[in-house]
Order: sequence, then structure tokens, then C-alpha cells
Amino acid sequence: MIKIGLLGCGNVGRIIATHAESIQVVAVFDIIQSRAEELAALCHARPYTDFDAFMREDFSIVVEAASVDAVRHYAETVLRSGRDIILLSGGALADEEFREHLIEAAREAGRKIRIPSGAIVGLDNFKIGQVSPPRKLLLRTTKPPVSLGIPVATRMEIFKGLAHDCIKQYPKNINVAVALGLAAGRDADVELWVDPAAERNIHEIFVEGDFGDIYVRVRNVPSPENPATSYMAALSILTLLKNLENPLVVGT
Ligand SMILES: NC(=O)C1=CN([C@@H]2O[C@H](COP(=O)(O)OP(=O)(O)OC[C@H]3O[C@@H](n4cnc5c(N)ncnc54)[C@H](OP(=O)(O)O)[C@@H]3O)[C@@H](O)[C@H]2O)C=CC1
Ligand SMILES: O=C([O-])CC(=O)C(=O)O
Repeated sequence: MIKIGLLGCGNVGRIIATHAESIQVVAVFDIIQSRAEELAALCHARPYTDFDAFMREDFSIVVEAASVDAVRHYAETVLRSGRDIILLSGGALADEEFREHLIEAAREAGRKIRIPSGAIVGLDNFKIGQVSPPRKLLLRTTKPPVSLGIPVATRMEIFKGLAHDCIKQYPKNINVAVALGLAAGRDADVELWVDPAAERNIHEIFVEGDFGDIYVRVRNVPSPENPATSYMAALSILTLLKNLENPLVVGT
């Protein structure tokens, strides 16, 4: 059974801890002690607020479900300790210098950085953009006011621009845009909308290239404990973990 260390004991961390069937959560880490203790009790793991002590535990993979800042602070140490890392806050990799540095650390340590599809779908075949660059790559995200923490009376566009700028302003809401760009091999254009009529977190992806065109719409149920985060993002991590050691690999 794969042993994991869980970095971040919030909404996604809790879903992973309560659905950990094909994995063993050995240790959990959060800056808030009560959260770490509560989650550890759920999955019979050991709780830590001291990162160095957490890292002394016996696990082979760290699952990050914390924040863009946490990735910047801890990811390199994880890789250099000889562990793989799964990043849900993949928006941290929008910073090209940091990204290259982290990839180099992974290469030197012989480890892997994994970015799950998270709250969108189809990341595997958006990778065709690395072979045949798309003419258009746009993510239009629409969330309810509660997800963005922006109370509005009517539908409003709150950002239009490139993913690497959007993630700086909305680090808890648009990691998906950075993941899409990393898959497709170029920064994605982003429109971020807040809509009081929306009950779900909606991600629409538009791609055009030599292959033809794609339109994907995902209508995600917000997580009850953190409406900014779609429930599907947690399921995506659980699925990645379930398949890590499966000899049958489905998808590009
Ligand atoms: N790629 C994707 O498709 C998606 C990515 N995400 C991202 O996944 C991450 C987790 O989501 P979710 O569980 O809903 O978020 P939560 O805010 O519910 O949980 C995150 C937890 O990690 C803690 N934390 C934050 N920074 C650090 C740090 N530097 N060191 C230790 N603990 C830290 C938080 O503490 P505190 O509350 O005090 O900050 C909180 O307890 C977020 O960054 C989110 O934006 C979410 C959905 C989709
Ligand atoms: O969960 C979502 O819908 C997307 C999200 O928060 C993110 O990418 O950070």
C-alpha cells in the first residue's frame, strides 16, 4: 500500500483522509494544530505542525492540498528528500523561474511532480498542444459569489488576461488555468466571472488548432466545506493515487 504524507488539512485533505482506501496516510501537516490533529484522528495518521518533523516520517509521496504559498515553501524539500509530490495548488508553477527550478530539483532527485486534472477534465489530451500548438486556448470560469468571496448582484467579469497573472490575484480559485497551460504547452487565456445565478463552479474550455476544435464544459459541485474548491478536485487526487501503481495506464 502506498504511504502518503498529506500537506494541508483543509477541505480536500479531509476528503482524502476519509476516503483513503488504496493508500495509507501516515502523517498530516498543517499550520493549524487543531486541524492537523482532527484529520490525523480520522485516518490514524500522526499530526504535525513542524514541517521537518513531518518529513522524518516514512512515506513515499506527499500530496499537497494547501496553497500556492505552501508549494513555494515546501515542494523542493519534498523532492530533494527523495519523495514524489502531487500538487493541487499547481498555480505555483505559473512562475517560470520557480517552475524550472523545481523541475530541475525533481530531475536531480530522480523524482516526479504530478499535477492532477483537478477540477477540470481532459488534461491528458490537451497535451497535444505540446506537439501541435493551439491557436486558441481559453478557460472561462464562472463561480458563485460565495466561491469567490465577492458579493455581486449581477454577472460580472472580474478578470480577463493570462493564467499566470490571474493566479496571482485568485490563488484559491484558478489553479486549473495554470494546469491547463502546463498541459497544452502555453499560458492559457482566462476569463473569470462571478455570477449570483450560478450554483456551480463552471469551467468552459475552448481550444482551436490544426486538429480541429474543442469545447468542454464542467459544471462542478462546490465542496461543502470550501465552495471555492470543486468537489471533483478531491476525487481527482483520490483517483490519481488509486491508479499510481496500476500496470494499465488509460489516457495519454
Ligand atoms: N488544481 C485544481 O484543480 C484545484 C486546486 N485547488 C487548490 O487546492 C488547495 C487545497 O484546497 P482546499 O482543501 O479546498 O483548501 P482549504 O483552504 O480548505 O485547505 C487548505 C489547508 O491548508 C492549510 N495551509 C495553507 N497554506 C499552508 C502552508 N503554507 N503550510 C501548511 N498548511 C497550509 C490551510 O490553512 P489556512 O486555512 O490557515 O490557510 C488549510 O488548512 C488550494 O490551494 C486550492 O486553491 C482547489 C481546487 C481545484
Ligand atoms: O475547484 C475549482 O473549481 C477550481 C479551483 O478552485 C482552482 O483551480 O483553484
